[in-house]
Amino acid sequence: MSTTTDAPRRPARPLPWTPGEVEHRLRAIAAERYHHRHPFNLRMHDGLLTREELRCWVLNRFHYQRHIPIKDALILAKLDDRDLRRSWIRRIHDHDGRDGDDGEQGDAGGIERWLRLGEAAGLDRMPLLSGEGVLPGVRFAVEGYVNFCRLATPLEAIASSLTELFAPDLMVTRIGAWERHYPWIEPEGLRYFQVRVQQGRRDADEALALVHRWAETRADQERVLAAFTYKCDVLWSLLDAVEHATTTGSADAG
Ligand SMILES: O=C(O)c1cc(C(=O)O)c2c(n1)C(=O)C(=O)c1cc(C(=O)O)[nH]c1-2
Repeated sequence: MSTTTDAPRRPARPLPWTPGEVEHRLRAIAAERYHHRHPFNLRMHDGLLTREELRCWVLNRFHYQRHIPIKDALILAKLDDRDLRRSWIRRIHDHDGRDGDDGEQGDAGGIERWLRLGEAAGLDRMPLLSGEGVLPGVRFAVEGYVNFCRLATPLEAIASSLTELFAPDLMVTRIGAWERHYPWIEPEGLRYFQVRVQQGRRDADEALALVHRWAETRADQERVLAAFTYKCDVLWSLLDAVEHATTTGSADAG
């Protein structure tokens, strides 16, 4: 009779993926779920939106825009490293704007640029600022994203911003489509996207480097992918609400 007892073996923990494998997986998720594939965006790029439909998008997307600095402030409060906070706070300034120092010119910020985009598309800033007419589905999606960043770990909250890896290319497509198909929008309105392309690339690179540094285990990496998937779904749901409202005539913009 054997005197040794075989201790139950724990299943071997899967090895972490390499950074390249994590990125490959992010790209695979985006290829299926990022909102560049959403029917509303496809209609926009093909020049098939009416003025009312485009205005509906501008008004509803403003609800997302104005909450970005709020979610970044929630992320900022989770960062216990001074250098990281110094870097992350830039995102709030990018949207809220900043005063110029010593005679240098300040920056009106992305929220102001979005309000000008609204004006270029024939929407007064007051309806945008009032929040009236924002669709319930858009409110839910944006609230979901803000609350996700409020409650998640810093790694997950930062991972959820990684959709910005894909936003700059989409904005370049959008700028071209708007110039081609919607010449009634004053060109100044495109400024939001023109500025955001560079900012988005820089922000995505920063977030990706942090994710690679912090996601040390396979379990961490899976949480990164889940956070990223969730964020894709936020953006998709926002457009679902806009698409539904525009195709059923329940939109109320301008
Ligand atoms: O127009 C777009 O398609 C688009 C997408 C995204 C994105 O993928 O999250 C952002 C933006 N725009 C954007 O303008 C922006 O400021 C922004 C911030 C963030 C974020 O999660 O921190 N995403 C995005």
